[in-house]
Amino acid sequence: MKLEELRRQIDAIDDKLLELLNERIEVVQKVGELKHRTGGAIYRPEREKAIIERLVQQNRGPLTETAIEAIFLEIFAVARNFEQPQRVAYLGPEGSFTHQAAENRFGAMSEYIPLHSIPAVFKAVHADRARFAVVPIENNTNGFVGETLDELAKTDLKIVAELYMPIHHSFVTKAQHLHLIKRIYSKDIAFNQCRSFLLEHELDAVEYIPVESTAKAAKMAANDPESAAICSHIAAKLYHVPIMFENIEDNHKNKTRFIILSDFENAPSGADKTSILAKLSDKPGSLYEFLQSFHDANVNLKKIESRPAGEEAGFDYWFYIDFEGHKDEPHIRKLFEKHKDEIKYLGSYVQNG
Ligand SMILES: C=C(O[C@@H]1C=C(C(=O)O)C=C[C@H]1O)C(=O)O
Repeated sequence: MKLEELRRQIDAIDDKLLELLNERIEVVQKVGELKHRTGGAIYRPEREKAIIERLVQQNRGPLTETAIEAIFLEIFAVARNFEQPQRVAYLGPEGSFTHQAAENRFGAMSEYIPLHSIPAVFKAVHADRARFAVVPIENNTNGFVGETLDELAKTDLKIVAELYMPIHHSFVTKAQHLHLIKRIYSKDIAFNQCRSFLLEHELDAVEYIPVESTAKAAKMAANDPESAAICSHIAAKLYHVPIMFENIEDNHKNKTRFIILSDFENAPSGADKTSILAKLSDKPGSLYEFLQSFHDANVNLKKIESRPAGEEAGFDYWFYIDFEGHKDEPHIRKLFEKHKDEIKYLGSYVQNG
């Protein structure tokens, strides 16, 4: 078959897709009106998960599960903007890994507000300048992000979704050859994460200039042809700096977990995770006793991290805990009832990792 004929077939299919997508959006708009009247939340991750699961089940191929997920996540993100424009605050600057995570969930049509600090991102949602906050919470090489945990202790917002994203670094430069590079810009932890690459390419003798973010590093390298930057590929694209090497991190399994916060609570999806802060008193056995209740209720703990409470907190120290289940499931509800003076509930959301 000739190319023109194949392309005619594609055009005809696209016409049908467009019609169907418009039809879908019209129904979504009706859902939006309904939610408006009843005060329901626009973003419903558990419903989106159920749709993807159903489609993957009945899929005959050649589309893969990843392809279906990529296509439909973008459709959902666009759809939500037809219910109500979505404004998303994230830890910037533009081109940061958090930006990449936010775009993954809120797509190309949402409005994004890059902010310079984690407290500023929370504040934007508290002050109604954005409906959603996207911040990193932990990295498998560097551990928990202390500032995010501190904000969680103070906020009324709830975690409504989580996502794990592989963190790949690129080596970007406007220089023609490696030996012309005199300086490398990046964030301090990114230099650490790419140590073997820098040694192998004899870049250990050039000057390392730490800057606040890998996105800023890309911007600096864009204006300095004798330099390079270690940054994300989204930052390289944003500041038009050519990529010389990709995936230069020592640990290719480098992953960051991001959380999305908002002012509503999710309904159960059947495979949820719940996050809490446990404020425990400074006496022997208090953590032991607390965890014993989880064991007795047959609840699977996923993560626990201790954190010193601030001076003004009024208790001694606390633990951040993730476990399997949703707050509205009876056995979890009972746990919450038993420990209501010790638990600050942070959110139940679809488990992604
Ligand atoms: C349409 C809805 O709102 C949003 C958009 C969805 C969609 O496009 O299918 C699904 C869930 C929500 O995030 C809904 O809640 O059903």
